[in-house]
Amino acid sequence: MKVAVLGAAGGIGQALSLLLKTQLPAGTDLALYDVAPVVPGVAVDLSHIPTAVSVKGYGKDDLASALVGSDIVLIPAGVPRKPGMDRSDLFNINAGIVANLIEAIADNCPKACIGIITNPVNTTVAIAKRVLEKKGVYDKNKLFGVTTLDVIRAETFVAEIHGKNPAEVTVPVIGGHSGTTILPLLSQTGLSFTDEQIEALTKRIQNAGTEVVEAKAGGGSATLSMGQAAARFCLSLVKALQGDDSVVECTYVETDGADALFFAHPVRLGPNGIAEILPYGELSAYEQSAKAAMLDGLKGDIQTGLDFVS
Ligand SMILES: NC(=O)C1=CN([C@@H]2O[C@H](COP(=O)(O)OP(=O)(O)OC[C@H]3O[C@@H](n4cnc5c(N)ncnc54)[C@H](O)[C@@H]3O)[C@@H](O)[C@H]2O)C=CC1
Ligand SMILES: O=C([O-])CC(=O)C(=O)O
Repeated sequence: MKVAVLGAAGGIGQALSLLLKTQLPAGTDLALYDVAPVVPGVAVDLSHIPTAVSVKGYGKDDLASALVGSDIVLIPAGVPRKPGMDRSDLFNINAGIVANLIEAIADNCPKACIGIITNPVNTTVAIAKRVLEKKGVYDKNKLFGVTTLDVIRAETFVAEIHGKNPAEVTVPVIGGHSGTTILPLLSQTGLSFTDEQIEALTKRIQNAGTEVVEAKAGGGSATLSMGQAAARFCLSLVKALQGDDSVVECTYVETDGADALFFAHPVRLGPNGIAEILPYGELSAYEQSAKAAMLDGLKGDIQTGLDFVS
């Protein structure tokens, strides 16, 4: 098994790479790529941790070597938000970065599962689809927008107000990864909430990224919690690729288009990526109207990505 992290020297990349170095199964190769010159040093640093995961750093001219043979490629490369910005404000810089990295994936490891972290996720995943299609290697079962951070936040905040251990709380989060497109299904937690709690919790989960951006006051966005979220997603994918057919994660994937072309669902993972996109089940009246209200925005975000690659 080989896992590549593109953007590995950044805030998310370093946290994620540390978690993968300590938690990937023995025998895994971890390839760390970044355009920042510190990346070989990050790899050397991690290589001193005594686990049976080999780590190698690849500088800006070594993308192909980083990717060859990869089973999973995670992409946290790109710029983060500053206070006052929306995720869509990152499009101008990050769209091109993602498109170039995906081209290299198509050329060097076209069968890899790809997890896109770079914002705006609603749009960058659609860019990846089009680039892979142009290269003739698109497999919709292997392209994922990583929305796990919304899930772990929802689990944390719900556990907080119910005085529970977060490990015992499950909250599906569907839709996209920006503002109101993030739709936590509090009705499916098996816990009860007042209408006011539902309203407040839903808003908090939707705005949690901004909560971090503002708290970091110009120093970037969520990196440590995102590192944890991406590690959880990657480790789930590794388990599934290795034959465990019971792994389910919510993730932003290409669907039949009933809601939007890309939509986060609970997904059962398998040896080839997506084994099955699971229905998200019955929604409460609140969730139904929240979904109806955000779909046009999400579809617009997706179209922007599709149009970017002509
Ligand atoms: N999906 C999600 O839930 C979340 C997504 N994000 C997004 O993740 C991205 C990264 O965030 P941070 O790690 O905080 O940023 P950062 O600035 O700390 O790190 C980004 C890294 O990407 C590298 N990079 C830039 N262009 C590259 C290229 N062409 N190839 C390889 N590496 C390249 C930079 O050198 C840097 O090391 C941002 O777009 C941010 O909005 C952040 C939090 C959550
Ligand atoms: O808010 C941001 O810009 C970063 C992000 O996606 C998140 O923390 O959910």
